[in-house]
Amino acid sequence: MDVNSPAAPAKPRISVIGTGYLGTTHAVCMAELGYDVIGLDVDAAKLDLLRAGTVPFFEPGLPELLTKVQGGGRLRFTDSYAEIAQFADVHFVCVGTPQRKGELAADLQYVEAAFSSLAPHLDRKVLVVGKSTVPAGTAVRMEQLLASQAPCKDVELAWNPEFLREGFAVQDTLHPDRLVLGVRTEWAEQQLRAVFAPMIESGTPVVLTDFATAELVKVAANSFLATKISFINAMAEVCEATGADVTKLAEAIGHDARIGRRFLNAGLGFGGGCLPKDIRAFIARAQELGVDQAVSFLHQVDAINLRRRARVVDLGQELLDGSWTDRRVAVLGAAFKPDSDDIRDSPALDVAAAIGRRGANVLVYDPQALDNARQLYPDLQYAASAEDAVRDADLVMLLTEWREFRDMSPERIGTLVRRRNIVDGRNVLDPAQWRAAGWVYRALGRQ
Ligand SMILES: NC(=O)C1=CN([C@@H]2O[C@H](COP(=O)(O)OP(=O)(O)OC[C@H]3O[C@@H](n4cnc5c(N)ncnc54)[C@H](O)[C@@H]3O)[C@@H](O)[C@H]2O)C=CC1
Ligand SMILES: O=C(O)[C@H]1O[C@H](OP(=O)(O)OP(=O)(O)OC[C@H]2O[C@@H](n3ccc(=O)[nH]c3=O)[C@H](O)[C@@H]2O)[C@H](O)[C@@H](O)[C@@H]1O
Repeated sequence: MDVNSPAAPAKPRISVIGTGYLGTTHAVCMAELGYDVIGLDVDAAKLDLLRAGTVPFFEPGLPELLTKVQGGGRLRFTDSYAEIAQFADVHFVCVGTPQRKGELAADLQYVEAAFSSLAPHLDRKVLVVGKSTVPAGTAVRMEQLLASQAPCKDVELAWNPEFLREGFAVQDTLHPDRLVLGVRTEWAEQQLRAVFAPMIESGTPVVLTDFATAELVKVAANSFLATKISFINAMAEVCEATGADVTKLAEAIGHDARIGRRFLNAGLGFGGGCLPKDIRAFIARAQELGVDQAVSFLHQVDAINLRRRARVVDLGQELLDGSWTDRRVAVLGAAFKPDSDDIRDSPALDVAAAIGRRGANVLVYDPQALDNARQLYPDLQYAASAEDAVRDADLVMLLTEWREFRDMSPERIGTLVRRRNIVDGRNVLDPAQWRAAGWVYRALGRQ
């Protein structure tokens, strides 16, 4: 260890840059662990909500925790980089890395802006920690940026990718499966070990590594998860051709501990702000690195995933005797998955928009995502409840598996619709029960 470096402070002060899904969760959980935290964002409306104690998105358990840590005075919010630079010993960068418009690659402008805004204010030795998901090679560039733009030449960088799932964000942050610490020096390692001490002491494994590996671990993990989903959806395509049942197939192969049952739910496939854009950014980065063949299978993973959306549209059309024109269709679900209001690359809304374009009267309902859906898809119609959505429908399409949809009574819903047609886009309903109640039931990967 560099003897001239300050030791890790017993209780480092923390800033979190970018208070979206990841940053807000991280800031609140760091405060819950007892740290003094400032969250910074460039979105004034978001900051106003957070200051008023409102989480700007749906995430179970997070509002209660925000109220608790704000009440305890451990978390505040600002738009001032000067303020966080003066305050914090450790800065976590959590800004977005969306897909670039019309390209596969990640848009790194927000990461670059965050580092460029912070660097000129860093006049003492601190640790900047990248948490955003980035293409391999970004950390080295950000390290150079800090070296050239920070007045203090001892500022250090670490990369610490995040693996939380929306809907389980608090649990995943406070009790992660592992911590990946991409560091250059022992000093940076000690700082991070100090911050994450509560997790490490309770047994969370630490994987200590370099920048490139830390960056790659994240995209590799998401690529593996996406591949697992597309694998089972590829099997669903084969099941459809053979009359086999993909839910039984998943159950059977999942009993093999080497395969495992998790992430083998066949259906409409993956969406969200991460898996789709991360596999595409990985393909783009691999091309730049000259190793595109190594990840060329990810093109198939993406293609299989998108084919499921087309297949759901075909299934619906078959139930409507070949025509969508003026048919009333209830779409249940708008979020990319249950327990989230996130509609980024939502398979459900993609399908709803596609059948709307084909002439159907689509009525969408979601327990949490309607406000977001209205903004992105203003041409769709929205219902205030599941019952309102299905009233007089010719077809019901269950596209996001919220608990309230899984628990629907086929008899009760049957009294509201015009025709008892249902497409179960997530394989969560009991076909026998729905058929017994007089429904024509269709699903992906099973008869
Ligand atoms: N959402 C998730 O569950 C997870 C996300 N990630 C990664 O974390 C990163 C952030 O993702 P989300 O939180 O979902 O995105 P988000 O879009 O919800 O949040 C990003 C935030 O950064 C803010 N921002 C943009 N430019 C800024 C700047 N120059 N300075 C300060 N703030 C700025 C935006 O206003 C926004 O509030 C991405 O790289 C994502 O891949 C990783 C694991 C989980
Ligand atoms: O990088 C990220 O942001 C995060 O991306 C995913 O988390 P998340 O997008 O919140 O959601 P998942 O639970 O992974 O689901 C992703 C999509 O896959 C779909 N899915 C999931 C599982 C499955 O068996 N089948 C399936 O179609 C879901 O419906 C959803 O659309 C990863 O699971 C997290 O570990 C990661 O941190």
